[in-house]
Amino acid sequence: MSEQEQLRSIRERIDGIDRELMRLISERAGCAQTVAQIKRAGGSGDDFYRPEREAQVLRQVKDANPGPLDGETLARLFREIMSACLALEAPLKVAFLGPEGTYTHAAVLKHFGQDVQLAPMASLGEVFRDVEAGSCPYGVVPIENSTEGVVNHTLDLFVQSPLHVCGEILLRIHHHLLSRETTLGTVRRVYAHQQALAQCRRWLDANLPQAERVALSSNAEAAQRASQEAGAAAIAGDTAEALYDLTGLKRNIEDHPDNTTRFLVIGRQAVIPPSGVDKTSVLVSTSNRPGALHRLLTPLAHNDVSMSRIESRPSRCVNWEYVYFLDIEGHSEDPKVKQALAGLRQESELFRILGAYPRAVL
Ligand SMILES: O=C(O)C(=O)C[C@]1(C(=O)O)C=C[C@@H](O)C=C1
Repeated sequence: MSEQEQLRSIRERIDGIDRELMRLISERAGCAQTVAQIKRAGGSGDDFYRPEREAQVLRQVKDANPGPLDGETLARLFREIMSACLALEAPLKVAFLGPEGTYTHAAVLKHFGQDVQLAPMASLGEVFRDVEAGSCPYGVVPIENSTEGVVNHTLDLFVQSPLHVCGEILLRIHHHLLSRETTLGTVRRVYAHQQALAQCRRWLDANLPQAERVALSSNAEAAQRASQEAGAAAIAGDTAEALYDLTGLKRNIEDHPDNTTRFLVIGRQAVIPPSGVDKTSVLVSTSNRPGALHRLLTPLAHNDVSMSRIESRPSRCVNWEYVYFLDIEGHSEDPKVKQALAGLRQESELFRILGAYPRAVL
């Protein structure tokens, strides 16, 4: 068989598979419409998003993946199918720290898929307020970066807010040097968010030592400036590159190749039902006495519950008193976790379960 004949034959097979995929995806979308009718009849209101079910679907895809595509890639395709199915049930609007083109925007799309409705906000405080007021059922905020550490402003907002954590998103952060210029030699100024400047410090020292570094409130704003100014470049990611039509002068300039940011999905729903692989976040405070923190954490050890993170912040009520943010493995309804939380509650002055939610799948 000639090359042309071989290609024609395999493409006929691909066409047949595509028709079958189309039929199956449409059948799946029909099921989602039925799910919506059931939820509506059951009084679910208009919030049809189910984080625990989405995590289970994506985990099943990864576990059952027959190859040759890798599990992550296949799960991303199913992520988009579910996003389209949910949009058919009811559109989902998500508030996030804008403008469009930021890493938080990329995190929203990674977690909710392309069919989500975007509500970019000017500040973290506005994201919280918008979700509290019910304008958006969910919001996405950055919480920590593997190189730069915790986002204190987000933690402080949690202390004052009645909102809960409904999910987490892990995003590998790749920073690119974007510009209208075509060579590094003509770049005189670099715009970026202060965290991005810090995460690329070594690369900038080595490759653009003379260029002025200017911190702006977001990488997207930096990209916008670089698109308008001769001799300027921005540090930003793929989403901004596409949005502002800039050229990647140099890609992946982050000093640490595994640079990852963790984001939280915030919402008004107190506890998400268990998905099977979950985390629980708690806010606690204790008196400033010797051994207080040790006593506080003892119930976790006694119940064999792992803590994956602890952060402290000044309480802002009494000098030198602190509130602690704990992330623990497991769901607040798991018997072991439930018991550990009961012990923790007894030892703490302030105790709030911020949320129990599925561990990030993608
Ligand atoms: O199972 C549901 O509750 C659905 O609404 C269906 C579905 C899906 O497409 O699989 C869609 C949206 C939900 O967030 C979870 C899952």
